Amino acid sequence: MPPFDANTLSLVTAVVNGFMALVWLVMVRSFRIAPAASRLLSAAYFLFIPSLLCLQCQSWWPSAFGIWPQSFCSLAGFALMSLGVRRLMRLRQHWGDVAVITGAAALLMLSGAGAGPNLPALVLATALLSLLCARDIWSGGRALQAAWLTALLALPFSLTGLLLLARTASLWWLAGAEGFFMQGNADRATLAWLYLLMTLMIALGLVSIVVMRLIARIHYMTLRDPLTDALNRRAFGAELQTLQAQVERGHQHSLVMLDVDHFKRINDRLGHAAGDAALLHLVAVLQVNMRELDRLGRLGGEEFCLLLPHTSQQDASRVAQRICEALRQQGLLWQGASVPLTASFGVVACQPGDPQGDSTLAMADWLVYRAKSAGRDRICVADPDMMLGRMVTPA
Ligand SMILES: Nc1nc2c(ncn2[C@@H]2O[C@H](COP(=O)(O)OP(=O)(O)OP(=O)(O)O)[C@@H](O)[C@H]2O)c(=O)[nH]1
Repeated sequence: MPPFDANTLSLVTAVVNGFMALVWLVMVRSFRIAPAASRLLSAAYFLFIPSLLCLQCQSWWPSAFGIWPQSFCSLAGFALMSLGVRRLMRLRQHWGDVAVITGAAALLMLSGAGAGPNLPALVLATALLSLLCARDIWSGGRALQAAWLTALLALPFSLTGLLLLARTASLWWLAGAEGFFMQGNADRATLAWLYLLMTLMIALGLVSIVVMRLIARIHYMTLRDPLTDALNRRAFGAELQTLQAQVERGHQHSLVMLDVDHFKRINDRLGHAAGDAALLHLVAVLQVNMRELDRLGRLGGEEFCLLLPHTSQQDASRVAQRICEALRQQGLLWQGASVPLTASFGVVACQPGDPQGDSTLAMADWLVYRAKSAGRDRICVADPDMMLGRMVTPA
């Protein structure tokens, strides 16, 4: 028996599938990475194993079963893999198309009942399911990484789909094609090689998608405040620097800094959880009053800053007034009671000749301090002529 006949290669592919089933199981159990997708993919890989060990297994069960069990395992495995990939790519979890393809294939397979399952129907269904996976990776991956990388990740599924489409055609139109995944003649060995190669490429592609998701998540976390999801100080500084560079080219941008009034009292009287809820409430109010292109940063404790691109200081002052009034009207709801929540604001236009934005931030900080000193719950707007703050107290 030659060392790499179709049976040996199928066995190797089955081992690879077994290994991948365990890898996805570990992802769920130990790391809790993409648990729903990992569960589906693990189940899919487990189902592929009997479909690859068909010759060996067939001797274990009554001959009346023929190759039915492995055919259905293969079909179910591909269906679960399609759903798993969709989940992994965070696409809307509709399953109608997968159910239609799988159901139609199952019916067609049964139509060949006398002579065993209708193999072309099975291979066509797996081809279509592979192409669905490629499409899902393409549409879900573009948000995560560059188009060429997404295309590379979708490639194994596209190739598998095309290979299986070609195989369907050969099964339908060429004679003597039964027993596709087994037996050891040269053609079948070539197919088994291709199948092993595709299995390895798909496994590598799927693991790469998880790794990329993790990298994207870590990158996101390095830029965000974990409690409120606002930009952290470093990320906010980078955004501010970009706008400061534009100020040098004549653009007009503004900044609204705010600090919650008597925040310590909320913490002391109602507890730290209430303090956290107050910060989340504040961010919710801010987000309602922000535009899509505005940026919100948490500079520390209960101090936040809004970057308002292409906004004059006067318009920024109106935004601050809107937020100040909204906060006053919507206190924090905590354990059924309304807790008053106000803030003091500083409004300033981004200053030229300040590439890092340090002077602009220092000015805003000083304006907030002035608003606090003047009694809190008010807005202090920079006055460029007097280099002083002009106090605004919304009615
Ligand atoms: N719950 C909660 N508290 C925080 C967080 N970050 C900072 N703090 C608390 O916020 C409080 C801020 O208190 P202060 O700086 O005295 O300010 P304040 O009480 O708002 O007083 P004024 O600013 O003068 O109105 C401190 O007690 C911090 O421990 C947080 O993420 N969650």
